[in-house]
Amino acid sequence: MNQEKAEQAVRDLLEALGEDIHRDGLIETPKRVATMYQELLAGRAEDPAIHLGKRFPVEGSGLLLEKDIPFYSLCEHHLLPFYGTAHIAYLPGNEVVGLSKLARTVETFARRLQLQEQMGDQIAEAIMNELHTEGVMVVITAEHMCMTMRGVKKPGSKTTTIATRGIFTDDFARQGQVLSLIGQ
Ligand SMILES: Nc1nc2c(ncn2[C@@H]2O[C@H](COP(=O)(O)OP(=O)(O)OP(=O)(O)O)[C@@H](O)[C@H]2O)c(=O)[nH]1
Ligand SMILES: [Zn+2]
Repeated sequence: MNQEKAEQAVRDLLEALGEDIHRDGLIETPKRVATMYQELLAGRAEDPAIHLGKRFPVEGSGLLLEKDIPFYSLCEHHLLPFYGTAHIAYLPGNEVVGLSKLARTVETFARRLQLQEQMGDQIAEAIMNELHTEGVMVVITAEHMCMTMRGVKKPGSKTTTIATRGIFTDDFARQGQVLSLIGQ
């Protein structure tokens, strides 16, 4: 990210909105906002393989579900937050990954300008490719601030998306098993 350009863009936006950019409260705002976006969008520079590359051998592991992984992302249409929980289920082959790496993978894809569907799909794709698993299912439930604080203004409305790869694809019984575990 170009910090200087981002700061100037925030200054321009504030001016366009009719603000006095020289008043005390706003003097450091362009710098703060540019730094904030650097943090919120840090996932763009991350390769998920960094997290998923370190694996441990296992024999005969059954289904693994890591649920209720909280995340914050930014919707690419309005640059407003959407936030909620991601749940990742996968059926290992003969390797597993450290549990924290699943949450790190969520962070990698949440910290970008996103669509919820795309974020789930990217997480599923990364796990499928890196872990050589038999199948993966990513369920995300989130509240979109562009749906709640502006526009149609429906506070409390939630969006759930499901992304699948491998054995979960088109197997509604397996998907149902994961959904019921998430609900417990
Ligand atoms: N499918 C999907 N839509 C999203 C997501 N985040 C925001 N949106 C929607 O993106 C759409 C953008 O619609 P537009 O008509 O281009 O923009 P808008 O005039 O601001 O739309 P309103 O929100 O209806 O006021 C809206 O319907 C949002 O609810 C997402 O993650 N996935
Ligand atoms: Zn939006």
